[in-house]
Amino acid sequence: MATEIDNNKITVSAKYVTKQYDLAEKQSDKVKSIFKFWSKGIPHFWSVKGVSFEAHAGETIGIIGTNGSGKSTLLEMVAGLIPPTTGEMKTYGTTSMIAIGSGLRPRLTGRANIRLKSLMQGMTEKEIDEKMDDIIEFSELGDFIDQPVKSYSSGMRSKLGFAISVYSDADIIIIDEALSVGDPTFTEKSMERTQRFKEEGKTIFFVSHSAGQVKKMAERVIWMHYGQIRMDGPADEVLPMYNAFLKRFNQLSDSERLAYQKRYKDAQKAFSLKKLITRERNRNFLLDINADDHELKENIYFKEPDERMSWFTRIILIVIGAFVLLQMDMSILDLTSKQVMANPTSLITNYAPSKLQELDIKMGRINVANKPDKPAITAKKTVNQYKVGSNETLAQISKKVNISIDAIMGANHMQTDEVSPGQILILPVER
Ligand SMILES: Nc1ncnc2c1ncn2[C@@H]1O[C@H](COP(=O)(O)OP(=O)(O)OP(=O)(O)O)[C@@H](O)[C@H]1O
Repeated sequence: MATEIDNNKITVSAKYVTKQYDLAEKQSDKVKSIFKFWSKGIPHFWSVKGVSFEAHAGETIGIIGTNGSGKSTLLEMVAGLIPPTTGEMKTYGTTSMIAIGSGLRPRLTGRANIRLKSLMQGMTEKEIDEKMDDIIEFSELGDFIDQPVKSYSSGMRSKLGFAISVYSDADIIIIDEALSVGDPTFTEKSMERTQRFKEEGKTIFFVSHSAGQVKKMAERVIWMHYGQIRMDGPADEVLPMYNAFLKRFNQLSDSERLAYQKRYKDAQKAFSLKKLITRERNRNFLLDINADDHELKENIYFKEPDERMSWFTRIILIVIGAFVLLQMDMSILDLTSKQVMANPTSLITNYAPSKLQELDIKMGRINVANKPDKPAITAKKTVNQYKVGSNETLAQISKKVNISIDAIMGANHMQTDEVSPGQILILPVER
């Protein structure tokens, strides 16, 4: 029974979506850049520079553009495989992406991949068992289905990916170049199947370098140009414009072509959200749209909660860290905030050797016999120490620990043999 399709139903809504990549060569450069608070850090590249569009149920949208224009990046965000840097990407329904080998595990067999990817797309074991034979038949892989995917050609991988998606029953299907590598019969069959998806009310995004395939499949075309939408409209309007551009582009000399590409790539590096705001304001002005400026900024700066640590958070953490260190320092040196305010250098100069000794004792690094009648001193580390008891003289201590008075005085830089109760004496290892 044919079901009524609501062609006005929005299935994908993208609002000022951007994708920024770091141009750090090594992972370690990224780590280093975190600590370079004063420098600009690693350079960035904006693969997608503020893209907005809506897609509807039963719509097949062709995505075209030269190499590196951002088609795959945009569609990976639609599929939820990567998050946008800023902006909002909303999808209503399940998504399935078919790209050459996307989501396939090379070491698993074709059959195991069918099971895994179908499970990930929400199918139950029972549903998979029921559909397994149909999927294998659609894939035309025959006995190869029990071979590891790493032994497949790109065409075979594409067939497997396509067959899994055909039976995944997703609401939004993304086909990224997957039909460019198969044989013509398989491509024909897949294109027919894709038309049926459309009749079932699914939304299809179709990326291809073949203008013929796009023309056949899609009534609407989005032309991506260096991270931006250059045109979005009926296929019979966009495709001729794109073809005319390609013709002009291909007529350029090598150096002209390189200069053209460099100009756009440099703009992708220099892009910023501020520039996006200016661009949108200008567009609204030209189109005489009375947009709310505050709302525009909020939409453009929109970030999912899993954003990276902001500068504000970093500064707060630095302040908290410094405060904790200060408190620890003051507690170690027994200083009050008043004393520190009056003499800030005391935080450093009060680290006298005796204070460090006390710290060692406090932290249990050194055990001191605090009862004079206790036998000699224990030391966990290398230094032996002795805490002078009340009424004890250096002569008595010398006898007790069996170290000469001179040696004790020498180790403690003492001018006289006077000692006071509670004083910590270092005991040279003389015994
Ligand atoms: N992970 C990444 N890190 C850095 N840059 C990336 C990354 N992924 C993509 N890019 C860059 O983003 C830009 C867009 O790439 P994308 O693959 O989306 O383009 P495309 O239009 O799909 O290209 P093609 O037609 O060649 O498949 C390119 O300049 C690419 O180098």
